Amino acid sequence: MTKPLILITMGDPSGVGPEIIVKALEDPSLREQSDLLVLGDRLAMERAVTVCGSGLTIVEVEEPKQARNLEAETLPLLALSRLEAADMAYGAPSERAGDAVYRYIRRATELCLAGEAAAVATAPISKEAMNRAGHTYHGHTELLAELCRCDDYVMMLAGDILRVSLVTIHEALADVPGMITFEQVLKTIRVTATGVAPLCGTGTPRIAVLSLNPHCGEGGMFGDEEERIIMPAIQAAQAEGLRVEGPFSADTFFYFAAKTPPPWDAVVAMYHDQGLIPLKMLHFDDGINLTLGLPIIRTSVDHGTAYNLAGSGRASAASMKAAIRAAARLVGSREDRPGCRGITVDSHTFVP
Ligand SMILES: NC(=O)c1ccc[n+]([C@@H]2O[C@H](COP(=O)([O-])OP(=O)(O)OC[C@H]3O[C@@H](n4cnc5c(N)ncnc54)[C@H](O)[C@@H]3O)[C@@H](O)[C@H]2O)c1
Ligand SMILES: N[C@H](C(=O)O)C(O)COP(=O)(O)O
Repeated sequence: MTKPLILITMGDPSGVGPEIIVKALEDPSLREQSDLLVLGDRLAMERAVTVCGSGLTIVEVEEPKQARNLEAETLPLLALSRLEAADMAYGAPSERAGDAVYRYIRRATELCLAGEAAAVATAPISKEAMNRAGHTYHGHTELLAELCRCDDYVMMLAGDILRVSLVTIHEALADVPGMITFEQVLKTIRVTATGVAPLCGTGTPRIAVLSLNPHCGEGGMFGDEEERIIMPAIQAAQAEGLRVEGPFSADTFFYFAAKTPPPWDAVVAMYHDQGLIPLKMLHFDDGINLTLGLPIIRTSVDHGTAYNLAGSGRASAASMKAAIRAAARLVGSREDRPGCRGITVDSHTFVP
């Protein structure tokens, strides 16, 4: 049986991306599941091989099919940039690198859309560097959505116990309240329900929705978004047959959500830190990032460029491995329907 080809975008060369990729590719169990191909830069990957004291040999390919069935001791690379040392000093994001990372992501998306690869797992980028290079996206998520011409996408971070999706993603906190609309909350619930369904076995997924304000607004004393927007969106989702509850006060919610077995299959949080602080506290090692709603399979690490560790060889590759494993699993059970929305998997867990 042909193994799926999983693309891995190298991410920011000034961060830990290249190192965690090298460490992940050294794990033979990943290579048993999938063929892997790194989209990135030769000098950056050579440096990472040295930093990690790795025995992997970089094998440059011209096209994805050449990455098939290579020896486990190789690191297959589609080189899409020719960066110089000055472009990738550790901890110092550069415009040239910001432009290069954009090109890795773009080519990976094109290859997945064309059916030349089965999925993409992305290593961390500096959003600032990509934007300084003129690619004005808040992150991978928005770039991927644009390349896939997808409006209904949702960021979800997932571990064994918690899965959290976000109504607003990378936004200034001051802008968040204005972005909490009925349509946006309902869309996030819908895409979460579709995307998470195959992750949680049989039945309709149980989804919890958080409040925006302390104590759900305390009857309007601390805000009325719960009554005006969030509750009506929950009711609309319930009328569509979705199993949705809330809004729950966020302060106490995660204590109960993290019980075993978890009472909910997914949690819809109103903003980035509301959902990702508890998620990363519990799942920094095994967590992954998923983009739900895309026509391609995209997974990612749950951490950033970790500039303080770049070049040390000490960064953990656990999340990178989990992201690659999850991508392979998603491919294995994906429904074969053109332009499919959402993702399907055959297991409820993403253990690295
Ligand atoms: N998927 C992505 O591309 C992605 C995700 C998150 C953050 N970022 C970007 O990364 C940059 C830095 O963000 P940040 O400082 O908020 O978060 P960060 O995750 O880079 O670092 C936070 C802390 O976690 C540690 N850490 C991160 N990854 C680790 C690993 N693999 N092993 C051990 N420790 C690790 C760091 O050393 C640091 O102490 C920002 O530009 C941000 O936008 C990118
Ligand atoms: N919010 C994510 C995290 O904290 O892990 C993240 O920054 C990734 O964003 P993109 O996947 O859109 O780059």
